[in-house]
Amino acid sequence: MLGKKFGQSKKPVISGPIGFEHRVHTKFDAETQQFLDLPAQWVALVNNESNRRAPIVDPSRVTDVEAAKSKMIIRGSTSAQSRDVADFAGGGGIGQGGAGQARLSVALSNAYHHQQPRETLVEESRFQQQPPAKAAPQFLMQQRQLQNHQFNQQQQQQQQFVDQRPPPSYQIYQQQRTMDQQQQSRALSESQPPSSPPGQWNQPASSGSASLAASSVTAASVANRNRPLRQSTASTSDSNRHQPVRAVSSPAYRLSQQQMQMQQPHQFIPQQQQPSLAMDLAARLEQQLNAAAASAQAARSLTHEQFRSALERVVVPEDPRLFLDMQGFVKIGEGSTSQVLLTRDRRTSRQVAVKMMDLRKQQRRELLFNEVVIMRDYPHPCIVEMYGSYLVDDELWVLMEYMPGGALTDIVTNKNIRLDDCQIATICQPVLQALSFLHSNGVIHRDIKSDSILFCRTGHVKLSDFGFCAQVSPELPRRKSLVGTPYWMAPELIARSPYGTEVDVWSLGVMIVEMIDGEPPYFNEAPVQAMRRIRDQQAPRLQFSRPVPPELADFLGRTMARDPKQRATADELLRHPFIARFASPDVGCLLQLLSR
Ligand SMILES: Nc1ncnc2c1ncn2[C@@H]1O[C@H](COP(=O)(O)OP(=O)(O)OP(=O)(O)O)[C@@H](O)[C@H]1O
Repeated sequence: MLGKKFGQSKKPVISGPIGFEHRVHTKFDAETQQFLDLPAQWVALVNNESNRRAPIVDPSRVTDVEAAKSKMIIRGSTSAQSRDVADFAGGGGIGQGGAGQARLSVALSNAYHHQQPRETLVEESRFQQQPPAKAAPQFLMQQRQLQNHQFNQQQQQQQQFVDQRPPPSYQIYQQQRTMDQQQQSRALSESQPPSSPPGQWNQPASSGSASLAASSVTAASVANRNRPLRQSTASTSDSNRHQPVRAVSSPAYRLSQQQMQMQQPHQFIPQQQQPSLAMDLAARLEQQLNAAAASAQAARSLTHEQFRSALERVVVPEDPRLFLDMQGFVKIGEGSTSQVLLTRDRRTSRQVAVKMMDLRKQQRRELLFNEVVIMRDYPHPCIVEMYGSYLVDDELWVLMEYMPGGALTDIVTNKNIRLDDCQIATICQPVLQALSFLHSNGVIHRDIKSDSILFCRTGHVKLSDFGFCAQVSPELPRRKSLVGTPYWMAPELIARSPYGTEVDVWSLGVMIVEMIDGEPPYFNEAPVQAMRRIRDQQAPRLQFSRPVPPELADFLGRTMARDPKQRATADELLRHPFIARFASPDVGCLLQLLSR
């Protein structure tokens, strides 16, 4: 305009990019149908649906969301699958190993050591519908709307199923359970579990073995690394798959002073002074549940607000939005109960991973206590460090160490990468150290799989995802809940036998199979079928897509002994010749994995 005014018509000169740096070059391999050289955050998103294996919880112990009758919700599964997997739960688990135990959540039973088992069925409360969070960033709001829609659809599907179920009185519930058990025994009329010699690892059969066939990598299983239990939630992940990076670039988030003033003042209970506070609160919760069980009406009386205020007392009583860079959120992962975002803590300038869990969308909301307690109370160099947990509206936010190398799943499912013995041993060693530490403290992880192993920038690995932990103690030495991710579950857990820390060692064995073959045994089968095989057949034969040294074969045999008494402990495995010979102290061999 000025130019025109003064009779000049000079165009502005726009320079080319200055200081340009080509740091990321991604490709798509048409043959393998995979993206190559993606940054770790993108890998987590692009492969989200294909690489995630959703864990399940005992269907008898999910928190009722809409219908008090429902006992059959399985995380991320269709209702039909729910019913199938529910069969493994023996129709509810009540009365198995103590009725009280059966109704206790992990968090509750963490405080259960000195309690007597109850004989009363405790109906957990319904969630109460809450208004959407007020001060969330716009992209989170959009995601929530999408998720709410999908969640409601899922609930409707489940409701269609549960509507056919009888009313929730304890007697009728027991009758139903008996019927379910009869149906189950009819449906599972295959032969009883064979006895397998202790510690025997089945080497690959020459041909034709059923289990070998089951674990072979078929074209279908390669092309479609489906996670059947996540089918009903696939649409959420699908949308993510097509939008790999959700950087928040819009100025949508503006923390309203008004909204901040509306926040209720918290009861201050300094988190660091309360190592067992969550347990105490869990005990109180259990008391409430006991009291609630006194009458059928009261049994459903633990409201969302009551639960929220119990959780509020174990988290840090601050609003993390005041010190997190709310403009800089980038989604780096998604689990069946959470979204994980990367941002910066403005107080320390360090990057932090924020795991966000909606209280209203948990099947067993009591398990959220684990998310707060385990990483906080059991710090260890091989466990992802937690910086703090916060309640933000109706979400639990757990701030933790950012692990830029992503999950081991991203590596094992990459067909261009096959881990060698050194890499496998170097990954197993810190996982075993973490397990040894947890087990010595009576904590069972219950969801050991490649998804739970995260890489630091330095190549070190750490254990994460403690949402399914359970505590054992001299008073309560064994657990019975059906919790875990099907293909990784130990036979005794599926068989509903009382189990202990040995289940983690079995799952570690399955994770080693992932590292060798790219997927766990039976992965081309439906979860229920895989669970039957794990429960009823000898330890799965390994396809061994490459020759393995005798130390590794023996190591696997010690982890996947069907009899938990014959299974090695984490401590024993740390001293195993496979670790002694192959584990690299400087993790140099793992850095290669991250750079690919
Ligand atoms: N600290 C972290 N740093 C980097 N990425 C992370 C971190 N924590 C989690 N993630 C990513 O987010 C994903 C989901 O996290 P996580 O497994 O804890 O969620 P979840 O809801 O408990 O999952 P699951 O379905 O196994 O229960 C992980 O697989 C990983 O890719």
